[in-house]
Amino acid sequence: MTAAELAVENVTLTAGAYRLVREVSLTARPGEVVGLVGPNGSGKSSLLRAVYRVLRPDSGRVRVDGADAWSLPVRRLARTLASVVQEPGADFDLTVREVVAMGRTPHKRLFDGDTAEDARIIDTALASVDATQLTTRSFDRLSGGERQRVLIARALAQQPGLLVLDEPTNHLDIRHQLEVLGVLRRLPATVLVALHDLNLAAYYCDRLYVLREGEVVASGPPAAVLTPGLLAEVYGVASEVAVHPRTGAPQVTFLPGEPRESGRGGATMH
Ligand SMILES: Nc1ncnc2c1ncn2[C@@H]1O[C@H](COP(=O)(O)OP(=O)(O)OP(=O)(O)O)[C@@H](O)[C@H]1O
Repeated sequence: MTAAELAVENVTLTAGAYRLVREVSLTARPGEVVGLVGPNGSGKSSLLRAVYRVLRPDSGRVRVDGADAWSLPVRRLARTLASVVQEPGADFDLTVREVVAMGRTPHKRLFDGDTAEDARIIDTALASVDATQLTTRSFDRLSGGERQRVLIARALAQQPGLLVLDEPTNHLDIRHQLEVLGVLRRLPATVLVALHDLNLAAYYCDRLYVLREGEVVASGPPAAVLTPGLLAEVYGVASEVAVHPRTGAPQVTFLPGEPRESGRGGATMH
């Protein structure tokens, strides 16, 4: 699968009378890792749900390689797009390997068995999230972090051109957070990922979009977006941002107390 192009064009989402997301546009070029950040309730999950086709936009379009994601046959979209989401999934009475094997479904016909190539892809996916030792375990009895890694492995087994993830580091210990984000970084896929940890977002993402109250308020490379001014405005926190001498990525240190006014730096403002 080659990396896909994502274009979200002026998407507005509502739930009853409540507006979740207003006129949001966002792009991810093939192979880019694009981060979605913003406070609780700012609309990140809602926007991702419109991309992985759970929440239909009231207006606007989601395009994957130019095609309207909401008009494609579901199976056709599943061959390109995989998601790792926070929805409370169905209780799988399945082994870990069976759950990961589900990732191969969009590429097969009904009643096709697993080929040697499928088995290799499943093994590789399990190994890349350090879950090889969980293979025969019951999915239902895993810890939160183990479960999360297995769901990521299932998405990897799908070999998507576009991978959409909602807080994939949720429940993961620090080593597994770094490993998983490193895997996403190296994938031959386009990645759209909602993250709360701004330092991880700064290190692993090519570009960030910042949401506040359902609108994009800034976008650009992490160093342009993550400024004390923006963090004060969007999160209401005081911070210092330095370039880490070893990684070259911006590193945010949060400071106790009220933020003081300062400029917003060089991000694209919306
Ligand atoms: N069905 C609904 N009806 C009314 N409000 C809703 C509905 N679904 C979501 N919301 C509200 O819409 C807002 C956006 O929610 P969303 O889950 O997209 O935010 P988020 O940025 O992902 O937040 P978090 O960081 O907490 O995961 C929140 O205020 C949420 O309470």
